[in-house]
Amino acid sequence: MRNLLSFLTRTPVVAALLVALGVAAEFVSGATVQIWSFLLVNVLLAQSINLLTGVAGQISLGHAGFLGIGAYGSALLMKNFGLPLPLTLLAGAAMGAVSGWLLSFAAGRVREFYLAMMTLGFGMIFYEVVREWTSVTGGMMGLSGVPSPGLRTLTLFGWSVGPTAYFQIMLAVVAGVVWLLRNFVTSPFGRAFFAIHVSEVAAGSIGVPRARTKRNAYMLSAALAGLAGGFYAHLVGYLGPETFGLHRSVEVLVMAVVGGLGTLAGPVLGAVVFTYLPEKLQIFAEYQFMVYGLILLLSFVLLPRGLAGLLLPRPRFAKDVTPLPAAPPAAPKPSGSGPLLSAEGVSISFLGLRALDNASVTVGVGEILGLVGPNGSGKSTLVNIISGIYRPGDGRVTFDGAAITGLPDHAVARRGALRTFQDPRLVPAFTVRENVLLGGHRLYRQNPLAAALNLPGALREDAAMLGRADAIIAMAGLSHLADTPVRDLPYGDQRMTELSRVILADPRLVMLDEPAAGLSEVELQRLGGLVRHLKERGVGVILIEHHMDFLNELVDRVVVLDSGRVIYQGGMAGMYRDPAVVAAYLGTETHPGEAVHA
Ligand SMILES: Nc1ncnc2c1ncn2[C@@H]1O[C@H](COP(=O)(O)OP(=O)(O)OP(=O)(O)O)[C@@H](O)[C@H]1O
Repeated sequence: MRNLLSFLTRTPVVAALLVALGVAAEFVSGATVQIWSFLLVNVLLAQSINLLTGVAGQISLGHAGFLGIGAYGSALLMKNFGLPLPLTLLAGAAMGAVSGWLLSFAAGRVREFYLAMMTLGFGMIFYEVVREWTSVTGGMMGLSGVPSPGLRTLTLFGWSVGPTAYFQIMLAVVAGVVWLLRNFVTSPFGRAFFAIHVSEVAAGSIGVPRARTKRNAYMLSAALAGLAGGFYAHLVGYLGPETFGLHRSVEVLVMAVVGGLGTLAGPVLGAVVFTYLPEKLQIFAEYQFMVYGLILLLSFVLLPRGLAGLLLPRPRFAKDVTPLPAAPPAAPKPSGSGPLLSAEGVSISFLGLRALDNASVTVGVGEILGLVGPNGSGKSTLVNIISGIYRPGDGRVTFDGAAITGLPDHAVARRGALRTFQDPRLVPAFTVRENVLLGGHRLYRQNPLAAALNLPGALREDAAMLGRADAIIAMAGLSHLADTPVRDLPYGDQRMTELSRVILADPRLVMLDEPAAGLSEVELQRLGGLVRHLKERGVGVILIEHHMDFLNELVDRVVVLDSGRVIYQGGMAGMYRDPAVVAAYLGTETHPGEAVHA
């Protein structure tokens, strides 16, 4: 079954099936064409919510609002101003996009429960506006007389468009939209949506701007819903507010969830089920809603990844291109006059706790700096400040000759200062290779349109990035796991994947937060090899670590923090003899070469 379905989802097979469906519409009954047309509206809607919720992780309980904006917009423009179908459909999508963009300013600031409430509020406001704005929308009486193929009142370039032709037009447009979506989702822009979904902090750390990315997700998703609305308006020829109530928003969401969020086939499967199910359930007469509810409950429990997760192979999150051979590593960048990174007099407090107190560190080009100290001494906080996650209360951070104090994390990453986290922050459903590709985000030059159209330049860039990613994966010893989703991997491999992601970004400074924790001896050696590779390329490295053996072999210098203050700077050997360090961190029993478990 799975083999058959995976064969059916191949591009040439899908194209042949679509052509067959378009031709078949000529030979089936009017009722069948009608239900196929509703199915296509549902496919668009389910794809729309999947992009926002399944891909970008932003829940929406007001999607019927975007559908309605497109529907009324398209209907009114044709009915009142006589605009042609292509223009009204485009205008419906554009109106959806603008409303999604506007909503994102408020919705982009909140998460989860609050986001659900806010989008619910948007849907309710839209519903009330339609009900009350009688002069434009017809209020509760509805808007009738919308040019429609069923009434033979819809024309296109002077030709009367009947139900079958309308279905064929919709089929071509929906197929085109899904093709564009597939290309987009497997591009760096689509992967950025997934990154935001899983961890906004991790997304920021590779240079993905969270606010702009969420805005784009809302805008694109609402444009698709608006387009679905335009098609719907002409399909039925009548619009009433009840179509755009809360139940519709919930139905759209459920459709995508049951089909399988985060995949492109899922929404199609969900749309098929939810177009046909209500009709089939009519045999249960007055019990049909109970049966409907039961099916939903069962599918949520039994199909956590939806129908697509059950029936189809794992989706890909990168384009199917042949990797170009990776160019040899770039020559070390020339060093400027000053250090690569300098943090001077940095202080920060949390609710009165002084986590950093006038701390200063520098890192030179190609220098590996160990950052050590007891738990809670401020090491991660310092890296959080340098990488733009926290804004310091006092002090100044300079990177590559420019002040970066207070810059947001994605801007710092885009300049080439990248980091890893104590707990690896990866996209669990992505393979090792797809996670590593995320690191290239700051380097891509293609634009979203080129990515969605699979233009040759964009594909070439993808192939070059894939070649580089594979070379780094090989260096990290992960080649045999490149196609394994990281959620199935042990901790050590996840850490190496995260570090490989950072290396792909071609960084100038890398901050590693306890990278050796939980690694085996072999993995430690590989990690050491990667850090040395960075040094050879002139990259500055900050290494937070408790593993003294590991540090001994690698670092040029150490900085020791205690209670937010720098208590030692210099070589490792001197650190062991420093009374302040011994008292605060190492303890009298510790000898060079021993791990410190602070
Ligand atoms: N966002 C925050 N809110 C409140 N307190 C914080 C925050 N971030 C850090 N702290 C506090 O600042 C102090 C320094 O924490 P930090 O994580 O930088 O220490 P660390 O040296 O990295 O420790 P570890 O080795 O355990 O990772 C701790 O007391 C911590 O509880």
